[in-house]
Amino acid sequence: MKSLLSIENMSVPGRISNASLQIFPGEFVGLIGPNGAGKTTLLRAAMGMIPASGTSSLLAHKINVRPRHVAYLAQEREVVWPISVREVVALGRRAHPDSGGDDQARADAILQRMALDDFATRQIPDLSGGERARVLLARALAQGAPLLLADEPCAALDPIQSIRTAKLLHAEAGNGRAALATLHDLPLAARWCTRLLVIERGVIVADGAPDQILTPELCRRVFDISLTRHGQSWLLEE
Ligand SMILES: Nc1ncnc2c1ncn2[C@@H]1O[C@H](COP(=O)(O)OP(=O)(O)OP(=O)(O)O)[C@@H](O)[C@H]1O
Repeated sequence: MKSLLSIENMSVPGRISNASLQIFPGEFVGLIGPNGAGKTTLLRAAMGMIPASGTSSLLAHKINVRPRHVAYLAQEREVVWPISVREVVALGRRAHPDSGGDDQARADAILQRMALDDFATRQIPDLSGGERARVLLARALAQGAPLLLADEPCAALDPIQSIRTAKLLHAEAGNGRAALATLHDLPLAARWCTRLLVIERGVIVADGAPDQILTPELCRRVFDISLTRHGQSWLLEE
């Protein structure tokens, strides 16, 4: 199967070292690691947003067509333009300038799927932080790209919205797309991600199914926590 993202030996001095990974259709990959480990740096370097050595397959796509191949949700959620939620989500459709005019309908479908239709006519600066985060994820999904790189898509979301977001990305993977998302909620990541990448001090130290890599030793060493599995759920303790 052809990968949607292939990163080889990517380094950003002092921030990430020799990172290599591949993401395939059907995967919802959680990128986990402590604060400052290099998660955002890795996503931004993969997108070509910061200088890095090594290679990212995304950079093979010319910049004007890259949004058809990858959508990016930035960690910063500030939007200052006084435009409506409906218009913001439709901006994602700019990735397809020749799509034939059903862009607003597609954007509205995403709003409905994410239960954001009640917000459609609100001005984006007037939303709460969590509401705005969900709208910006809707904008990224409206691009219809096969791959989503999402920097903390569940940050600022309440518990039920976090679960719904994780399930949404899991369902997108089930539809043959893929997502690579940084996540701090380890029980959520363990429950919904098909695979986890653990980054510690700029180095990818584990890559595999949650069950296999979230050993007591790794959780204690990397995160200084205890994470134990109970059926489908995971319990996080000090
Ligand atoms: N613009 C920058 N210039 C120099 N160093 C930076 C810059 N941005 C981040 N760093 C450093 O690079 C390292 C990795 O930061 P990064 O933001 O990638 O971490 P992260 O894993 O995403 O953290 P968090 O969980 O806190 O969001 C940190 O030591 C950070 O201080």
